Amino acid sequence: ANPCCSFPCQNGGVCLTQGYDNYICDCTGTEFYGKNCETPTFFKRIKLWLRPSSETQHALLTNYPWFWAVVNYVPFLSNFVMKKVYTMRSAMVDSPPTYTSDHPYITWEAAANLSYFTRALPPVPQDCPTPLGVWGKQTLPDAQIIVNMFLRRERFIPDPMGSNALFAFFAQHFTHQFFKTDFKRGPGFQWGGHGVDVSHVYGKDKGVENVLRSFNNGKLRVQEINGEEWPPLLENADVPMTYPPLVPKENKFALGHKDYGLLPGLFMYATIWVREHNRVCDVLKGEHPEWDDEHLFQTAKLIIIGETIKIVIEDYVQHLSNYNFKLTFKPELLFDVPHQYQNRIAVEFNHLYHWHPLMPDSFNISGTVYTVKDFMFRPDIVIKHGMNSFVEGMIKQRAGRMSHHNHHPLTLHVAKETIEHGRQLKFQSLNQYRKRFGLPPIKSFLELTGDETLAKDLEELYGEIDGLEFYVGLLMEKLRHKAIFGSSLIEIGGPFSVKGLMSNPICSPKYWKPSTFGGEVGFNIIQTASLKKLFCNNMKGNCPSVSFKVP
Ligand code: HEM
Ligand SMILES: CC(=O)ONC(=O)c1ccccc1O
Repeated sequence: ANPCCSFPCQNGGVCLTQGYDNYICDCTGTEFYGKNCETPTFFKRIKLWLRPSSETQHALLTNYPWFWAVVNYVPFLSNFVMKKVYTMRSAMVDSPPTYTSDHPYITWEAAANLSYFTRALPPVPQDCPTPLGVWGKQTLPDAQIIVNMFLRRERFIPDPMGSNALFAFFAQHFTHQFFKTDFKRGPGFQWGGHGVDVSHVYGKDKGVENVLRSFNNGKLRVQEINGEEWPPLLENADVPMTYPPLVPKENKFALGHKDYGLLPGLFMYATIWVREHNRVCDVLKGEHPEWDDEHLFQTAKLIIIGETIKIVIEDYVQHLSNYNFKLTFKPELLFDVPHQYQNRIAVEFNHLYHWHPLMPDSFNISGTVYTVKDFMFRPDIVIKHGMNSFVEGMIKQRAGRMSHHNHHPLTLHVAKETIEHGRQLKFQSLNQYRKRFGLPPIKSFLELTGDETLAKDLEELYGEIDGLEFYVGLLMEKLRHKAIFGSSLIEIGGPFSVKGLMSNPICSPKYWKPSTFGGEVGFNIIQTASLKKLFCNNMKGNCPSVSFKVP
């Protein structure tokens, strides 16, 4: 069989077959040498000895609050640590991208064909003894059995970190601007823009954007209902939207993303961002009465991108990382290091972000209880209760603990699909991904789960820990202390997330300056943006205590 099936080359070495029975490892640039790139150079040995393990780093960052209070307070220290977070996380992501799901070797396709998701690890070669190369069983266990045995929630277990539904819907709303699988072509293909392009607010292309725009003072179209501003109805704004046939026309809204009619949580964020865009236009118009609609629109859009990245880093990632270290959005920290301002979305990032277990079984909005089923395609729930009450309900509703999907057949179906897509795309094992992202391989199913019964069941199905597949491994891993996820999900998600945020063009030296955003006023909107202001600047009356944690 193909001698590269056992992935003999360590530490990022590239396996090249030499005839049918031999291989060589290309250790170029790995700072390792030897047949399998297993021996560190002298300097690498020192660096490895000095660097604390990932577990230690996480423990340091989530403890010692007084230490971090000082670091957060002293700009020189805070900037030093933040620059480390940017550079260490970004260094884990290949840029330009190297692999597609169709080629376990570097191709021009991987660099130039944007319709592919990229791959952090090449697919397992077709001609290998087992699906994961040489480890595990000849056939992987039936995905539906995995879902029934491990992913179905017996009872609701809240996220131990107190995450709420506002957090869960933020994750879904934010990530669906760049997780856009082109299912018609297959799970390895996508139709998105590979980054924070706010296409979920403005539409997937110019055609949709021109329908959503009012062409008046830079603003997006809105309609007034019950004294509040909402997106226009689909019958008045013809954009591609996915609604099942029975949805009444007064419940079909025209949004930037065709699937955002699916849940009121998505509709809430879609509405808030439209309101924020129009608010920014008013501010810009005040600063620049001389500007036309196009100038106001384009500059407001850049400010919305900036606000998005600011809120994702300083509110959203801050919450999910649970760091005591205060994360900051400071593109200038990267101006003196080599940094590629380009990003390509990896399909592993997509799979890793299937956080359906966060969804609770029901939502309580001002005393009315809605199940997930009640919530489907019901944007009118937000309008009926009003934005304030709906947001209040999202803040108070606990999100689910990861790995326990709610009963909803649709999310369980999605979990099965994700497992099957990982197999179709020949994902390597969880342990191969852990090594790829600087984590030690897990040695046993008990170490993975921290639970004897789970470990035994998984061992029976998968045979050996090196034969455990990516998505199932991510979900079955015990949560890290004081964290929402297991170490694999955090340490693999982190690099994709930080690279995706900091490689945005607005972070590059030629963009990141006041004039790009209409002057100090616009630049300041980005630099003072927060989740709380996003909501409270766009709601009438008393603003709820906005947070990603239940009160
Ligand atoms: C009850 C709420 C939800 C329902 C009913 C739902 C349903 C779905 C469906 C039907 C798909 C398409 C999957 C396929 O066709 O294979 C999907 C994809 C996905 N969902 Fe959810 N979802 C929910 C909440 C969430 C949340 C809270 C997240 C958090 C991040 C999330 C993340 C994703 C991701 C990343 C994808 C892949 C998107 C793509 O690649 O096109 N979902 N979901
Ligand atoms: C500092 C840092 O990397 O935080 N990010 C993460 O851990 C992270 C993990 C998974 C998904 C999204 C993320 O943003």
